[in-house]
Amino acid sequence: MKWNKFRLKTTTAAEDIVSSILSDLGIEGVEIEDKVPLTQKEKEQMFVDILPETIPDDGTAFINFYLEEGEDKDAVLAKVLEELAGMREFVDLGPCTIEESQTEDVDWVNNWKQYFHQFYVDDILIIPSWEQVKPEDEGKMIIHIDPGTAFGTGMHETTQLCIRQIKKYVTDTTRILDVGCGSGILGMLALKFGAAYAVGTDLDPCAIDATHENMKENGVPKEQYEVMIGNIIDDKAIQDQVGYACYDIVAANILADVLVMLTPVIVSQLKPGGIYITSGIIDDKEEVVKQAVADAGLELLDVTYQGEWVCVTARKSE
Ligand SMILES: C[S@@+](CC[C@H](N)C(=O)[O-])C[C@H]1O[C@@H](n2cnc3c(N)ncnc32)[C@H](O)[C@@H]1O
Repeated sequence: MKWNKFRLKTTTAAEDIVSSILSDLGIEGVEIEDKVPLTQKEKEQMFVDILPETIPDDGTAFINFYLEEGEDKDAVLAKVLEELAGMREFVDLGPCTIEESQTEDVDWVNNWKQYFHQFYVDDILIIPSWEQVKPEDEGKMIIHIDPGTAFGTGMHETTQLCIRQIKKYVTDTTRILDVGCGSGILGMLALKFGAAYAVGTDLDPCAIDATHENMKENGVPKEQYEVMIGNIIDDKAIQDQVGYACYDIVAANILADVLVMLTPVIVSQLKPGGIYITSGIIDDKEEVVKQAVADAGLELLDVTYQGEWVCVTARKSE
């Protein structure tokens, strides 16, 4: 299906007001284009560590909205312009010019799937849940993954670095905590490597749903893998729910800056002698995470690398 796309020029200060006018008129799913830098919180949530150089914010913003081809666009646009004109008497909304174009219907949520096909990480077959296992692979260690809109196909270097370290340290009595579980891939693989029990936490509700779906696909029972939503860094209720001094391994594949805040907290969740596996660390930030680990009194065990990414593994003293 084709859509009519409208690009409304306004100011960064008026973005919220214009979006809310459109929403009141029943126009949903607007896109905002501006040059306002991401906040630290936005960077953390988007798993962005190093941003490309951007041009300075000049105060200009564009609000894009879409109408289906069959909709009466003239009537909708007339209403939009009337509402904007009314509001402009009180607030500077910028030029409010509207450019029109046509666009194809693209399935943004599922489009990435064409780039995700089965692949190996060492001897582990990671396979999208919509692909078939080939007969010659049937005896292999296999994990079926559909991350949905969460992170964790297994293709990222940081996930692969964590997988290898988890495999190295897991035993058949291991209780593992995966902070930032995304698709649930690390906890589920830990169970496949023989771990006894896994807990995953994430801030993102999509990650919790994706992990539950992937558990079903992989036959992981709820009694073996518990998933919790919340921020263990500053939420005491989540810290209590996750439990103290009860994990043989804590894995955290998050950004370096988040690991710096997480590390002093997570020491309390680790058992004495427990292993802390961290990645999501771009090479420039290796020293920052090593320092956080040392400051928390953990002993550095391993530093491993893949591409420009780093994995730091440490141990809590007995
Ligand atoms: C890079 S993904 C890792 C996903 C998966 N564990 C993997 O290794 O592929 C990082 C995840 O951490 C989550 N996250 C970021 N900050 C967090 C925090 N403070 N507590 C829990 N999860 C967090 C994000 O929502 C995201 O799902």
